[in-house]
Amino acid sequence: MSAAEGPLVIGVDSSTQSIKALVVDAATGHVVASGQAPHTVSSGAGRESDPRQWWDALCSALHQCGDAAHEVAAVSIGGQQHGLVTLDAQGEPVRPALLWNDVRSAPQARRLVDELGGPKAWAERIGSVPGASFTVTKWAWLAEHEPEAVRATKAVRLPHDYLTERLTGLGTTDRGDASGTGWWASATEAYDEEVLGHIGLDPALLPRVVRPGEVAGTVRDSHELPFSKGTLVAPGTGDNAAAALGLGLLPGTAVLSLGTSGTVYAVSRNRPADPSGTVAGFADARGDWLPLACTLNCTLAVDRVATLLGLDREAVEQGSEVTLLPFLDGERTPNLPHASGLLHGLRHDTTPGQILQAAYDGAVQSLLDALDGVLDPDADRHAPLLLIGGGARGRAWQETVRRLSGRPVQVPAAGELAALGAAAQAAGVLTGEDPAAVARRWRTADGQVLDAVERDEAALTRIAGVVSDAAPLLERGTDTP
Ligand SMILES: Nc1ncnc2c1ncn2[C@@H]1O[C@H](COP(=O)(O)OP(=O)(O)O)[C@@H](O)[C@H]1O
Ligand SMILES: O=C(CO)[C@@H](O)[C@H](O)COP(=O)(O)O
Repeated sequence: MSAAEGPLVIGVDSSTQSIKALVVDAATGHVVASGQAPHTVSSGAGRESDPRQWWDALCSALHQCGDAAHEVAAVSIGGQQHGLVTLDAQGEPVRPALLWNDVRSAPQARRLVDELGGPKAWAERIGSVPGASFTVTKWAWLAEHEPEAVRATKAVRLPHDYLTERLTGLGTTDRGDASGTGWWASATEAYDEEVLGHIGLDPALLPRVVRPGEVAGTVRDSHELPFSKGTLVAPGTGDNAAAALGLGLLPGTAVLSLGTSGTVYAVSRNRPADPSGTVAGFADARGDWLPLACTLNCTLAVDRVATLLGLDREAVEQGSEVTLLPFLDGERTPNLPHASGLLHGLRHDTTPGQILQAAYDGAVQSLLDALDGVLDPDADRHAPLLLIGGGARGRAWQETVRRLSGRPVQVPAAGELAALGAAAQAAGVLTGEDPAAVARRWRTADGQVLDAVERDEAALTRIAGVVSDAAPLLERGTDTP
């Protein structure tokens, strides 16, 4: 038996590159055991993953947690948002999942926005103007390119739904993750029959939306898992909503997450509706809202630039006016799905380290440009930014955010905030507590605060100028005009 003060819970984050599982003492927030296992994403034109790999990675991560995993009383799964999981009548994937960073559905996104009333109507009704990341556009792409896969599909799920269902045997989701589909309307907090009818998706194929705090089900018999049959399963949610829970986030505080995606978000009591499409009007996992902007190119893109230059990721140098837009995968914020990376301002004396710094600057500028839009008008614009995700551990990321934001930056000592948020949600279904209050009790956001430095307005203006001047190139990508 463990020496924990309270019952043990497990929180899982099934993000783009890996699964992370934390066994947490629900009384104290102490992480008793942890496990992590990678899964793969396809390269080339699309971005796809086999959901069965997520399950295998989950089993592996849970087994790494050792004996503690056998003692847990509740479990919750957070996962990468938006991915389209199509299942056949036996619950097996019809094809690999289409992921959030797959931009092939950009034409379908444009068409759907036009056909259903334009950006303002989408923002007011659904909460977001769907870009290529949204599940609704992926279903439309599949219907056009692989109609046989659509015909074979008997259930449609998001990544966290898929894993939760394999635990419980029940098709469930939550409002946080449902709000990233494009077929769940934030105005009514329900599936939108008109959108579903328009794309030919039968609502009967969708999971039930479990209410915050409700139990999604219990663990059914599985010899692959360390849990006892009957262990409680919480609703789970999307990874950003999970991290918001994990930070015990209150309105007015902005989060910058540096992972495969870059995201900037805050909790709000007001339902967002941004007709520009920059800010997605997601629901959070509690009953509030999570206005959020997301970039496709963050840590992986900057690491790739470092590799191309033959440099360590920390080997940055200041002092040049070179600009690098790291849009290696196309981009979502700004909305340039066909863009590729762009380097401008190269001189004889530009050093590799300065080019690397320019890649960090380009990645961070896109996020900071959207920061104001995710905050309520009365939020304190000088309060510390919370920096999380794998990149938050890197000095170059921390310093870049500090210099380009001009704000203090707080780096929580706890890693894996999305998995911690899932653990807080699991604790919440056990005790009846608000999961964000659980996380605040666990003091998960505590960490070093880096003081504000003067904001580098010149760099921000220069980068925004290059994005604007290069618009025709960035819009058409590498195709010959
Ligand atoms: N010490 C570090 N310094 C900078 N970047 C790091 C560090 N450790 C991990 N990373 C970056 O974090 C990324 C993974 O972040 P993570 O938030 O786990 O991603 P995801 O949740 O999308 O799978 C990797 O791509 C890597 O570039
Ligand atoms: O698409 C979004 C948010 O809208 C991404 O943030 C995904 O949810 C993937 O997250 P990470 O794997 O980068 O954490």
